[in-house]
Parts: sequence; structure tokens; C-alpha cells
Amino acid sequence: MPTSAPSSSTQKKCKREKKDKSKRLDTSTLSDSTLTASSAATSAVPTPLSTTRAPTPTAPTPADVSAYLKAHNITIHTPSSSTAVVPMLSFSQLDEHIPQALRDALKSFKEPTPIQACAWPTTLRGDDVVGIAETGSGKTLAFGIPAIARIAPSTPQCVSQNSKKSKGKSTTTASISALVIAPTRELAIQTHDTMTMLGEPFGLRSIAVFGGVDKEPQKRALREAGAAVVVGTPGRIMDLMDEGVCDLSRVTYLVLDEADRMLDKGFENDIRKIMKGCAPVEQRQTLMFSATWPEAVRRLAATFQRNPIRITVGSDDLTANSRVEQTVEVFDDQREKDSRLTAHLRALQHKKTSLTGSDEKRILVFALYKKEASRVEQTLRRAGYAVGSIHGDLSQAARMESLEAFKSGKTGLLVATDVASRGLDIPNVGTVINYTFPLTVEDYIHRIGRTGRGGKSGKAITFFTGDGHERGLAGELAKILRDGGFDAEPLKKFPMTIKKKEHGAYGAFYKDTSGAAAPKRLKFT
Ligand SMILES: Nc1ncnc2c1ncn2[C@@H]1O[C@H](COP(=O)(O)OP(=O)(O)OP(=O)(O)O)[C@@H](O)[C@H]1O
Repeated sequence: MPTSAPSSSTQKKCKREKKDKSKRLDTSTLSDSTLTASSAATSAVPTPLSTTRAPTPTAPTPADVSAYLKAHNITIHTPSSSTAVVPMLSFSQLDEHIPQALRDALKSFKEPTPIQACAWPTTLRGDDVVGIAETGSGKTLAFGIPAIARIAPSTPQCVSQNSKKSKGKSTTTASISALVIAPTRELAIQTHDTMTMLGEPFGLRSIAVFGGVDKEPQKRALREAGAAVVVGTPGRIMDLMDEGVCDLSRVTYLVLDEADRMLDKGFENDIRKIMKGCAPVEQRQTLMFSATWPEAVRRLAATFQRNPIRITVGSDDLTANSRVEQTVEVFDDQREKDSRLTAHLRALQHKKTSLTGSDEKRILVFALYKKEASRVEQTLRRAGYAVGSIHGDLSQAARMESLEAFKSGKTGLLVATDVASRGLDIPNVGTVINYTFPLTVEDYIHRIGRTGRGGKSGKAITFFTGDGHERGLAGELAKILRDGGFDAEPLKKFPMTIKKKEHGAYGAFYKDTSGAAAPKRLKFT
């Protein structure tokens, strides 16, 4: 059936509304004091569309807000020039800020997660934000929804016209408006899938750019089709920038996912270069999200942002997902690990064959080194298990195949290095087994966060020998276990000192050059 063209009055209305919207978005580029003046506490919920509108019936009362912040142990640091952040306690509060078609993406969920509730009001009004919340708590949509809201047509009428025209085929967009940078290829692909889903009703295209695969299709996609959103890993983004096919100069919405990792030694200089290619900081919204936010990167992060609002769900200290039950087993002899691993698989009644039901629990085993991952995989295969692996010695195609087989249940067991520790949202991982402890306790938090996602519970079993790097991490691990209410006794034979961490690149010599005024700390208890 042919699609009828929109009437000229509808077209005019859409144009007018687009113009209004771009005016509205411009406020995000003004100084903080202007932003404060225009959105001063006239209502409990930010109302960028109108200042005369009566309060929304769904707006929470200050008492509701206070109780919510307390219940979820949320702390919000707001720079003195910014307006207080009032969380959105229900999806209906999004209605006046985002188009219906975007709201539809949330329909399978009951309510916003705490990080979404607190991040949306501030990201939608144009602030820079640091969002720290436990693994599996919905951070992708916390930054994904505002990204699309910023570039999508603003009204349901415009949306429906556009989606009729463009459903299935994406609109050619000359400029990239939003950029999400992720530390691993698999995470970039996963986030790109989410952005594609969110942008699809509006004909907004997302392109994933990551290494380990042929550059040509990515170059062609960028050159020929264009994209409103790019999600990628730093190395490939820089390559494509250098080749002149990835123009980021119009990127006004920039996200560092797994931000502490992105600012760590090894990535930091790449991030600086990429940011230089984006719109300048005054015209850009820069967002950082992670489950871990070590002191060592905090001040450095602030130098990339403009008066950021920091939202912390949970403790300011390093904490694990509260729905993951953690146990640690100490070994005197490394060689005991293999038999313990298979004993656990038996105790968990893990099937050796492929899984049939999609709700059957998968098990993720983390090793530290590529060779070790490969050896553990072989051991499990010899023991008769359907098992796959993900590590840096495999081609990207093999990595993607292993991940798919694990997701589908063809293999219910996956052995991985830390390339799989951050961000991956794999349904029904019931247990994470740390065969060898990671190099940092942050990595431990991210690894075990592959289970217990989206409100489900999970289990983490950690083998600990105290050899090499492990010895110096025993104190930090014990603290995490105790903070979560779990048994840290097995670790007591190791030194319990906790070393102050330094930024990988700057160490003790790092100096804050942001010149930003110290933020006031708002703790809602
Ligand atoms: N409001 C919500 N209610 C219930 N589930 C949600 C909600 N929002 C997102 N989810 C689901 O929660 C799961 C975890 O989300 P996501 O991958 O964004 O977590 P994350 O916080 O980024 O985790 P990580 O720190 O490991 O990267 C996803 O399957 C997502 O679809």
C-alpha cells in the first residue's frame, strides 16, 4: 500500500516544531547560570517545553523524591551553578520530554531504574553527567534515550509521519550527532544494537565501528549512508578520523561508556584525540557512565566535562552488585583449580550438552590470560562440555561466533578473558566463576556483574591463590565481600592493606587543571 504524503499543514507544523526544538536544545550550550535561570525550580520536574504548564499529575512530591533517594542510597553532586536534579519516578514523566515512539522502547519495563530516574532529567536538559550505578542497572538506556531524544523529531505527529516514510530504511544523515565510545568490540556492537533499536522509528541510523574486521564496509557505511549515531572502539574511530571518513565535528552528545576504563592509561590519549575532533566542550554534552569510579580518574574526568553533575547510585566506594552472591575459595596449589572447576559445574548441575530452554542458566568462566583461557576451554571440552571462548588470540569472527553460541545456548559455558568483563548483557548468566583473579578489583566488580542483571539474582565463585598480583588485592577483595555481607574469612591469611590507587598515566603527579569550582554535595537521606 502506498504511503500517503504528509499534508502541507502537517509538514509546516513539523518544521515549526523542529525549529522550536532546536531552539530548546540550544539552551544546553548556554552557560550554567543561563540554564539555571531558564529552568529554575519552577516545578518538581524539569519542563523545557513550557514554563506556564501546570505541574504534571504524575510529578512526585518532594517527600516521594526524598524517600526514593534514600531507599536507593542515591547521592547527587550538583555544581553550585546548576539546578537540583529531581528524579523521574515513573516512565510517564518522560512523556513531555521524549516522543512517544521512543517511550515505546521502554514498554516491557515497569519503571525506570534508579540511574535512569536520576540521569534522564539532567541529560535531557543538556547537562554533563557522570553516572555511577551497579552493573546491570540499565545505564545503556540511561544515556541512549536522551541521545535519540536530542536528535529525533519532537512530536508524535512528526514521528508518525517520519516513521511511515522511513521505517525499515534509514534516513541519510550527513552528520554524526552522537558518539558512544566503548572499550571492547563486543560492547560496541551491543550498544550499537540498542541505539539502532531506539533510532529505528525515526529513521536514525547507528553505525558500529570497531577493530579486528575489514575497515571497508564501515568506511562505505559512513561515506555513503551517513549516520546520526556512531558507536565504536577508540582505535578504529581514530583510524577512520585520520582517513577523513569519520567527521565528528558535529558531535554534540558524547558518551564514554565504562568511562573509568576509557580514561585509564592506554585509552586516555586516544580519548583526548577523539574529543578534539568533536564539537567543542561548550557546545557538547559529555556523559560518562560506569559501575566503578576510582578516585584516581575522577579529577581527570572533570577536565573533559563542563560542570558535570555526578549521580552515584549506591555507595561512593567500590561496591559489587547487591544481587550477586559472592564466595571465595583459597587454594595453596594452582593445580587444584581444574578439579574444583569441574566439581562446581557438577554441583551446579550444568548440562554438558547444548541448552534447550532460553531460560537455562549459562556459566561464564573468567581467566586472566589468553593462553590460560584457551587451556581452560580445552580442559572443559575434554571433560565433555559444550564450551566456547572469547579472548584476544581469536579472530573477531570467532569471538562473535562464540558469543552468539553462548547467548543462544548452543554452548552453555564460555571461558573468557577480561575482554568480556565489561558491559556485556548476556541473558541468563547464572554463575560467574573467576578461575584466576583479575588485575584490579574494579575488573572483579565488572566480571561478576555479568550475572544478576536487570533485577535478577546471580552467583559468583572466585578462586584465589594469593600468588603474584593477587596477594596485594586480598585486602580490597575482603572489603568488597564484607561490604556485601559475604564471608571474607578465607582471605585472612593474606595482608589486608589497601593501597591508594593512582591514575595509570599520571600517578601521584597528576594535577587537576580544570579550575572548576568545588561542587556542593547534596546527600538526600
Ligand atoms: N527500567 C528497566 N527495568 C528493567 N530492566 C531494564 C530497565 N532498563 C534496562 N533494563 C535491562 O537491564 C539489563 C541491563 O542493562 P544494561 O546492559 O544497560 O546495564 P548496565 O548498567 O549498562 O550494566 P554494565 O555496568 O554491566 O555495563 C538489560 O537487559 C536491559 O534491557
